[in-house]
Amino acid sequence: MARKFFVGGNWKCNGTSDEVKKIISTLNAAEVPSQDVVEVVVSPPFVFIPFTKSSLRQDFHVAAQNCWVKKGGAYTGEVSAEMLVNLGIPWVILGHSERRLILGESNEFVGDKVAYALSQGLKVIACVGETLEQRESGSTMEVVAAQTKAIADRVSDWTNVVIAYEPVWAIGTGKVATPAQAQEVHDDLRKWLHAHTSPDVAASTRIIYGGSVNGANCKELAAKPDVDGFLVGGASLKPEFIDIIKAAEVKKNA
Ligand SMILES: O=C(CO)COP(=O)(O)O
Repeated sequence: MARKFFVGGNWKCNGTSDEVKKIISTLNAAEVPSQDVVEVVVSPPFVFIPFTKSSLRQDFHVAAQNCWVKKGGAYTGEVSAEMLVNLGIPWVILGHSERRLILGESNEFVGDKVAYALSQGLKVIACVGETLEQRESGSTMEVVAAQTKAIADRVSDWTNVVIAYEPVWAIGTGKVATPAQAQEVHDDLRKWLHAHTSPDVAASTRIIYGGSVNGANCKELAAKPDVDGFLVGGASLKPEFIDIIKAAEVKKNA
């Protein structure tokens, strides 16, 4: 089954209203491959979501960077999945390593969040990835499998899930995984899905790469058979995000 190329821009905790306006006007003016070729999602901080949704071109979609693990209520500072649905926000990023490592979100907590968000009708970009220490000790796949298992234990329909493989050592460091390193983990993840979910889920679920992706390295990464797109941090705040979206053409011509 063909997996449509997917490019997400994770703005993280960045931006002023003027900067957000500027990014959106650059995106709106860009010539990019059609929606049949690439699915584009941008993920602003919560406070900029309504503005982004109302001013962003219609062929790009909006993702939140997080949501609460269950129905909203007395959870100060949280934003619920229902609220995102209410605003017409289709996507949410869950389990980003910055939340796992800085805010202490466990595999199980992330799995619960993914299941709840899906149950409310959101589509989920679920992030997994190992630290440098884990890679150097040879446990990359063990770590990534445990993170994915916590999701698979709670989710049976993977239609609305995109997995983002984001090695922690590559995030914001300028130290991108080589295309071979990314391909190896994506292939292992797909094999894991084949064995633990179903051959269909393994074949159809998009596995995107994140970690120091930029306009210069995206094409080589995109050329790898199991790299189905990108989750981009720093470069998604810059005009080169458009070049990264255009890397979808590599796949089309593959
Ligand atoms: O964490 C990331 C996207 O979610 C990647 O960040 P950078 O592209 O800044 O390395």
